[in-house]
Amino acid sequence: MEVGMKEVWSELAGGRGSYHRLVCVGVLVVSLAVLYLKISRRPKRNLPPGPKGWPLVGNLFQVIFAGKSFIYVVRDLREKFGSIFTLKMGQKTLIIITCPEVAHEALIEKGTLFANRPPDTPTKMYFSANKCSVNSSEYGSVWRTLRRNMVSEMLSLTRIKDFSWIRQWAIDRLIQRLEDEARDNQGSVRVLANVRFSVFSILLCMCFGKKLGEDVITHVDDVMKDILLIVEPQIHDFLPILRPLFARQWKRIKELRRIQMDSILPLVNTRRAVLKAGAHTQAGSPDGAHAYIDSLMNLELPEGRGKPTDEELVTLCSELLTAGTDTTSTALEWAMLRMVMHQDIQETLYQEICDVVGDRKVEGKDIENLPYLNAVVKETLRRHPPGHFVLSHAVTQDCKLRGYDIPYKANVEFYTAWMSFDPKIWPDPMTFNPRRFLDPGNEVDITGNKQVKMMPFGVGRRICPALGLGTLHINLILARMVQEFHWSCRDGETPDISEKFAFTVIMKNPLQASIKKRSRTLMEVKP
Ligand code: HEM
Repeated sequence: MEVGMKEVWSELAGGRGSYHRLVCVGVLVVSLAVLYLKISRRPKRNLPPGPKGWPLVGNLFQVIFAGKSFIYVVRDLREKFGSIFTLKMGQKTLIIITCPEVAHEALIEKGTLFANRPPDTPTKMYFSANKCSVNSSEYGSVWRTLRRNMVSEMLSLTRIKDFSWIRQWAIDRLIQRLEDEARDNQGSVRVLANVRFSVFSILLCMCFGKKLGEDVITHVDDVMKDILLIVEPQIHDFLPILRPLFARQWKRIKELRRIQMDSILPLVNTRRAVLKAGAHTQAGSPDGAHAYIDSLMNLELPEGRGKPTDEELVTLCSELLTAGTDTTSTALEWAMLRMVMHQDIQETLYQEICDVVGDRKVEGKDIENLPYLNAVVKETLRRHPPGHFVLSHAVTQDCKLRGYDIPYKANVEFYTAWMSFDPKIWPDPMTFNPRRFLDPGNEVDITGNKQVKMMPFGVGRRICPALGLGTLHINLILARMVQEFHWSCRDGETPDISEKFAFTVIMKNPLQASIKKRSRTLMEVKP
């Protein structure tokens, strides 16, 4: 969450005449006074403790001027306020939960109460076609219908198997891209850019059931990246009275939505035409594969909403791309950094792959027989969780947690990174050690049903529905990259482990590594 003040000052001080400025300041003062009267008449609630804030704006400016990302502000506040505290961000109340026991109580023991999502910002509302997506919809019948459809049509074991040809095609292309890039750059490759492209290709092709060209994939990916930036919260999302000052931003938001519609709707319409002509049922047809979009086009939404509109279809396809790309590729970049830093771990992993898989390419079905690989992936998700928070939660009605009031409409935020670094749960937590997952008695239930120890996918009713697919992608891509190449630091470089907050927590300096093709010749896997 990055909230900028620059825009406010530039609007107030901008060259649009002193009359306009006077009116703006007048509106601001009157609105603040009205707001203050409203707030001061509300009955007092017993919220969790938190840093003292200013009247009306609460802790908003303390966060903005802290000079660091929101995740680091929260990390520091946790030291002072512990497992549950409150931040007042303008008109929004944020309840922040930082310890596994309280997270378990909220998300598992009181799971239905805490399964809601808070009201969205106007920008998010616009891109989500009024909350018509699994991740944004409120806990209720629309969410249930959309989530059930996503799980059965995309994420069930059968569907994951059906899509294996897409994974094989995209990962083969990734290996080729890495080889080409290394040839042109003295053996060096960019990890995140290449892996990200591969993961995005898999998800986009799963949506539309066919291999798409590199130009189409790149274009849609670029649009989605722009959208991620524009939906970041802005100061007027916390102080809505400032909204009129940002009227010009709406032009850009609407323009971007139009570009998104123009890039994804043609793919929807092409598939519509294929279904209408029955081309997908003809034997040997390139359009014969299953596609997520087919299920969405035929879905009956509850509450008499009928089938999804074009706007809603574009939102529903986009959510899959946004939710699955950065999370998976960030984890892979951190995993590769660890391969480069710890040659012994890379060698053990390579040996396991040789022993179990032999001379053919690793496939999805091999993953369950590669325990060390699984341990490396779990340790990566523990030590470098792609998100330091899960998505914002809310309660379905006013309730209590640990004796405190949790108001309906407050954002309930789970700061999950700390849980993976807690020395009471994880001995020597900052050391990267996959073996901790192999020691008997150290099994970790990543769904957190019995006990929360780490929650990279969230826990409870809103747990990531793609936990299985996401971990399969990380395991498979990592295994193939280690099977095909030996990875090391570029000459004279020491790996830099610093992180930075983007949509996920990524490497501050994107990893560039040296690769060398392994000498074993791999056999083609028969489709
Ligand atoms: C390593 C990969 C991934 C990680 C670490 C991850 C993590 C998460 C997290 C932390 C949440 C929020 C849980 C909460 O709010 O409590 C989430 C939700 C979600 N994820 Fe994932 N995810 C990954 C991959 C994917 C993929 C590949 C897809 C789609 C194919 C996906 C689709 C979703 C959806 C739709 C939700 C919203 C669930 C709901 O609100 O009911 N994720 N994910």
